[in-house]
Amino acid sequence: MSNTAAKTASGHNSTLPVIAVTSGEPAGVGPDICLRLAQRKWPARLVVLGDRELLAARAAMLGLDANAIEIHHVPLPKSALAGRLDPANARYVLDLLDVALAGCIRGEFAAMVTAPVQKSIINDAGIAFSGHTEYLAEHTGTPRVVMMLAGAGLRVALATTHLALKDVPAAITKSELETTIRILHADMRNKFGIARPRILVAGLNPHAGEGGHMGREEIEVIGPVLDKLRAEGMDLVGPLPADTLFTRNVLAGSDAQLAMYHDQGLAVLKYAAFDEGINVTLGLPIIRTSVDHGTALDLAGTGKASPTSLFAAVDAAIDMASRRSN
Ligand SMILES: NC(=O)c1ccc[n+]([C@@H]2O[C@H](COP(=O)([O-])OP(=O)(O)OC[C@H]3O[C@@H](n4cnc5c(N)ncnc54)[C@H](O)[C@@H]3O)[C@@H](O)[C@H]2O)c1
Ligand SMILES: N[C@H](C(=O)O)[C@H](O)COP(=O)(O)O
Repeated sequence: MSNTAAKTASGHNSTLPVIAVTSGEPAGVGPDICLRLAQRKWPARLVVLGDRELLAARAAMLGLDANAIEIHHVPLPKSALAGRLDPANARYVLDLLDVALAGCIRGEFAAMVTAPVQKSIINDAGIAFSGHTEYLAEHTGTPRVVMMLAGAGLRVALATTHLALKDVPAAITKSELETTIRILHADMRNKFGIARPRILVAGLNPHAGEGGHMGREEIEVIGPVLDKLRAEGMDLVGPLPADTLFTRNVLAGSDAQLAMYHDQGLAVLKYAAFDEGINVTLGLPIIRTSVDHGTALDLAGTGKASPTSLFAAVDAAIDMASRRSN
């Protein structure tokens, strides 16, 4: 099966891209929001990866019909209860990713879209895991990828992702930062169709280091990398004080914003766009998008979880897949 050629014998439209949607942590809201994909007509064939009984049980709780979505059955080792994490099901969450990734690499899926996982329970089960981003990089043999969340007109990429705040300064080296900006720049063109992206780059320290009086990373690391890449023709602005980078006047005309660490950028993005935000992994050989929220264990099975971020992530994956196939 090609990523646009479904089995016509089973009634699928053979010209639509096939998108894998992993339903994520079984105790979280992932199954709930995946069931809600049936609310919309999509210009794609969506295949939800998950345990058939789990999805049927969650659908019953929510008054929905699990038969309204296409399910690729991946078995749970143990039945899952909404809101109740169980390390016995941690491997299942990774199985979903492995099936989706293998399908993308074989060309059966045009893209994968991920519902949220609970990083802590995977680690509690004895499997080192810091996020989809890092997992997919490792499992595709990609040395460096970039996490970017987008919504409300912002595209916020991160120079560092899931690591302790105390480890951030050492992780921002000239070579890592240069690679990050190159990936961001290339994928703004390839995945978003922006010919000459203008990228704002945040400093690390308050007031971008205040001329070296509040930290020297801007002078010793960030500034020289920007100068080098500007000399190649990239449109880069910074290092800018992060507290005002996201004000309207500074943002005007920019295509993406690079934050130095997770919460420097994502607090702003989630404030501005929590209902519509998406997460994209740049630099991967496959297309992967995701929701901008977590497992929301408090909402699983209640019907209160909004599916709109998942809808936006699916829309974005379909767009990127169509750009790639053109
Ligand atoms: N893409 C992902 O896999 C992803 C993304 C973010 C967080 N996480 C993980 O999720 C777990 C819980 O994280 P958290 O508590 O920091 O964030 P969270 O996003 O799960 O919850 C934060 C708040 O937002 C609400 N919320 C979340 N999703 C919602 C939705 N769809 N509709 C309405 N309200 C929603 C929750 O009820 C909660 O009040 C952690 O393990 C974290 O690592 C995973
Ligand atoms: N940093 C993301 C966020 O806050 O939304 C989230 O943890 C998901 O990351 P992965 O896509 O790497 O799982």
